[in-house]
Amino acid sequence: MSARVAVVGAGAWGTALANVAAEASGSLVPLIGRDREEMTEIAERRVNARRLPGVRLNRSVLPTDDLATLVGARFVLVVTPTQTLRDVAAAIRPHLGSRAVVVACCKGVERGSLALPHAVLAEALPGVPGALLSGPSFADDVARGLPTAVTLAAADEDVAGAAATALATRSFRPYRSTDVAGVALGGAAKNVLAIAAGVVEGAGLGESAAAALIARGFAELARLGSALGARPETLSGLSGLGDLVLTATSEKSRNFSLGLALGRGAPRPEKLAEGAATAGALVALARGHDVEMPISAAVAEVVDGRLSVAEAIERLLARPLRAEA
Ligand SMILES: NC(=O)C1=CN([C@@H]2O[C@H](COP(=O)(O)OP(=O)(O)OC[C@H]3O[C@@H](n4cnc5c(N)ncnc54)[C@H](O)[C@@H]3O)[C@@H](O)[C@H]2O)C=CC1
Ligand SMILES: O=C(CO)COP(=O)(O)O
Repeated sequence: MSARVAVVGAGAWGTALANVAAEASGSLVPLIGRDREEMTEIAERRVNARRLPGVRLNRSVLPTDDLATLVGARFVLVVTPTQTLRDVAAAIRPHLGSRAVVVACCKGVERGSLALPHAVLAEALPGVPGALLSGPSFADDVARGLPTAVTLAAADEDVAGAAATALATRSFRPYRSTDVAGVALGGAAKNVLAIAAGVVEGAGLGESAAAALIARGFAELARLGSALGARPETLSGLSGLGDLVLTATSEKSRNFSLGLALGRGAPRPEKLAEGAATAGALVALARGHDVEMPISAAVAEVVDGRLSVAEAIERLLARPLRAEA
């Protein structure tokens, strides 16, 4: 029997989503990783000890390194870093059935092309319906069954609705949307802004500065969103402001934690922080639309080592006074 949902990418988020999909569908969910040894170990121990420790896999999750197990799946979730999405899309292409919908679950902007995840999917998988899952959702919270609401976006509302239904459980609530660009932008930008929020905390700039960072960060996200034709209610919804508030205020966020280390002058954590790879691409995308993103630009320069944290703070505080909106 073919699976209704398959997950490609066995990191923290892929593992959590495989558990969700298994609970939602009650049927087999292949969880496909690229390292055979690691996937064998996960299959034997029923836990992804490296990426999502302490969380038992649902009995219907099938850990494997075999991409062919996704054949026939209606919804294929791609849960790898944004910078790998194009390659992974190409790798799954031969295995996709005629009714397959590919759901990108990453948050970022592709370097070089400056494409958001839905645009990468459209280019890499022409003719295959694409969708995007984003929103405030720590893998660990979701895996523990804590209440979570996310956005599932697709150009076709029926596709978004069907994918949302396929993943909904009592505690995991996907809201559907057709504003794919707005949802994609919110997820990408909030990771960059979360790094800035971590810097504010790490450098000891205080709670007032932390609130100002979220508000002014959201203002630059909204400026670019408007230029890209995103709906304001998407930007202030789960995948925009919702996810920004989560990741800009919690040390559980890997992006915030990177900022915290930079602000303290401590070594960078080794975990994935999508905002670091995305910052420069986000700013270049904004520049192409004549949109200024001063906070994101400072993050891009700090993570690339071109600007010190002290210089970044100095530069932002020296900006000319202007109208708030
Ligand atoms: N962890 C979380 O709480 C959440 C993460 N996300 C997003 O999900 C995406 C993945 O993040 P995580 O799973 O947390 O990261 P992770 O670092 O735990 O896992 C990433 C996984 O991708 C795999 N991978 C990397 N390059 C690959 C390639 N070329 N081909 C196949 N697999 C490859 C790695 O082996 C690893 O298993 C990111 O875009 C992140 O922003 C979204 C919501 C929540
Ligand atoms: O996207 C996330 C929560 O919505 C996870 O954030 P981090 O990638 O910063 O850990």
